[in-house]
Amino acid sequence: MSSNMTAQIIDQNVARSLTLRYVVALILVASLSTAAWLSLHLVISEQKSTAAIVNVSGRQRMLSQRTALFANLLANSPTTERPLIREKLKDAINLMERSHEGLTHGDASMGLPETLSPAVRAMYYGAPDALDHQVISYIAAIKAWLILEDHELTLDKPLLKEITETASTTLVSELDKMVRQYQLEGEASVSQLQKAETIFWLSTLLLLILEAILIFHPFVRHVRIIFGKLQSVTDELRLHHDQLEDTVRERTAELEHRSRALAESEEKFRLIGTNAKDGIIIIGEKGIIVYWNPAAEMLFGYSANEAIGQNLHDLITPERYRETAHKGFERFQQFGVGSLIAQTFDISALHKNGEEFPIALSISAFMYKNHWHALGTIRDITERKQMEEQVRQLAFYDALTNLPNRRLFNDRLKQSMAASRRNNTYGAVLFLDLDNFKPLNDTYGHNAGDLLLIEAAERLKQCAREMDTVARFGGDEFVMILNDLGAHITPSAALASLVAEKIRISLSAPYLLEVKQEEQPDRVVVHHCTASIGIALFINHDDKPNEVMKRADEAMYHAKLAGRNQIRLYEPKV
Ligand SMILES: Nc1nc2c(ncn2[C@@H]2O[C@H](COP(=O)(O)OP(=O)(O)OP(=O)(O)O)[C@@H](O)[C@H]2O)c(=O)[nH]1
Repeated sequence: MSSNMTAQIIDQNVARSLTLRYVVALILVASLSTAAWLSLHLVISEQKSTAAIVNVSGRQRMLSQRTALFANLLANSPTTERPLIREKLKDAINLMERSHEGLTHGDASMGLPETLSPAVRAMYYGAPDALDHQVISYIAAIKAWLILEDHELTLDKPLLKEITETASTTLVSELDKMVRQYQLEGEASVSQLQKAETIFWLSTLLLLILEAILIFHPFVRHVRIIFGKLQSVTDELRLHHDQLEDTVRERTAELEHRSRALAESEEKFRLIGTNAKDGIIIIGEKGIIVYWNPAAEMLFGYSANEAIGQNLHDLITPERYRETAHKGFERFQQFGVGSLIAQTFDISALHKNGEEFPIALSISAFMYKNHWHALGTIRDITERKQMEEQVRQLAFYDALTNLPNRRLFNDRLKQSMAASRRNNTYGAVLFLDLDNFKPLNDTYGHNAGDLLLIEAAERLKQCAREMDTVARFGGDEFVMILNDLGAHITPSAALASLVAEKIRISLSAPYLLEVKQEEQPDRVVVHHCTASIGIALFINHDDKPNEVMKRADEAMYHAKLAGRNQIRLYEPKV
C-alpha cells in the first residue's frame, strides 16, 4: 500500500472519530441543557405550588378566625342584621371547607397538588384528633351553628364557646404549624432543585472543557496537519505544473518545428508534382484517385478536379482491360502486393477524348491511413512506340515494298518449318525472280523499276493467303512461304504449283507505270514483265532453312533456263 493511501485512511479515521465525539458532545450538551431547563421549570412550578399551598393554608388560618368572629357577631347582632352575617359566615365556611378539601386531596384550580408529603400527611391524619379531624369538626360546628334559629343563637351556647375556643387556640396554632411545614418543604424542594441545577451547570462546563480538550484541540491539530499536507500538495502541484508547462513549451516548439518541416515537405512534394514531366497519380481505397498532377491533366485531358474522386480504371483503362484491372486492384488492396507493383510496363490508356494511346507506367505501393495506396508515374510513349515501329519496320521490312525482308523471312521460314514438323503437313517455299527486269531500269530509270517492284509486291500479296508470307529477298527476287498444304506430297505439290501459277499469271499482266522524270512531265509507261518461279516443298525432316532456300533457288534457276515465265518444282534428280 502506498504511503499516500495510508495517510488518506488515517485522515478518514481521525475525521470519523472527531465527528463521533462531536455528535456525542452535542447530545450530552443538549441533554444537560434540557435537564437544566426542566429543573428550572420544576423550581418555578415548585415555587408556584408552595406559594399556593402557603396562601391557601394561611387563608384557612384567617378563615378560622373570621368564621369564629362571624359566629359571635351572629349571636350579638340585632335580628335584622343577622341574615347578612349568616350569609357571610356561610361563604367563609364554604371557602374554608373547599380549601381544606383542596389542601388534603388537591385542586388544580387553586394550584394545589394531589399528593402530600409524609410530614404533612402525618400532621393531617397522624392522630385521631389531627388537623384534618379538627378542621372537619370545626366546619361541622360552624354549619351546626348556622342551622340554628335566631332565637337559639345566644352567647351562652356551648357550641359558640367551642367554636370560639377552637378557632382561637387549637386550630390557629395547628394551621400555623401547617403553613410553616409547607414553607419548609417548599424551600427544601427548591434547594434540591437548585443543587441539581448547579450540578447541571457544572456538568455543562465540564463537558465544554472536555469538548475543548477532546474535540477542539485534536480538531485544530488535525486541521493543522491537513493544512501542512495541503501546503506540501500545493507545492508539489506547483512543481508539477511548472514541469508540465516546460513540457508543453518543448512539445509546442517541437510541433512547430515538425509543422514547418511538414509544410516544407508538402511544398517540395507540391513542386515535384506540379513540375514533373511525367504524370503522377495516387489511388487509394477502392481505386479512387486522390492525387492527379498537372502532367496527368495534360496526358489524359481531365483536370485534377474532374479526376480526383473518380475510379482510376473507369476513367483511363480501356474497357477490354477494365475488369482485369479492377480485380488486380482488389487483390492489391488486401495484401499490398501485385504483379504490377514495383514494375515499369507499357500499356494502353484512354484519353478524355476517347482515343487510346500508349503509356509507360511505373507503380509503387505504400500504406497510408491503414489502406494500401498505389503511386503511378506515367509517361506518354506514343513517339517512342512510333520510333520503335519504324526501327522494327526498317529491321524487318523492305523499305520499298513494305514486304518482310530477308531477315524476317528467314525467321518466318523457321517457324513454318517447325509447324510443319509438328503438324506433319507439307509447306513450300516459292522463289521468284522477275524476268528481264534490268532493261526497265536501263530504259526508264531506276524509279520506273521501283514502281514495278512495288506493283509486283502488291500482286503477290493479293495471291497469298492470310497464313502465308510474302517477302522481298533482294533486287527483283521475291519469296513466298505456303503453310499447311497437306499431309501428302502429290496434292501438296499440286497445290503449291497452283498458287505459283496464279502468281505467274498475275505478275505477267501489263504494268502501267507513272514514271517521274526530272524537269519533264510524268510519263505513263506500259511494261510487260514475267517471273520465273521455283518451288521447294518441306515437311517433317531435318532440312535447314538454307537447304530449302537453295532448292527453291535451284528450281527457279531451272525455270529461267527453261525460257523464263516458267514454274519449276524442285526434284532431287533435277
Ligand atoms: N529499280 C530497281 N532496280 C533494282 C533494285 N535492286 C536491284 N535492281 C536491279 O535489278 C536488276 C537485276 O537484274 P538481274 O536479275 O540480274 O537480271 P534480269 O535483267 O532480271 O535478267 P534475268 O534475271 O536473267 O531474267 C539489276 O539491274 C539491279 O540493278 C531496286 O531496288 N530497284
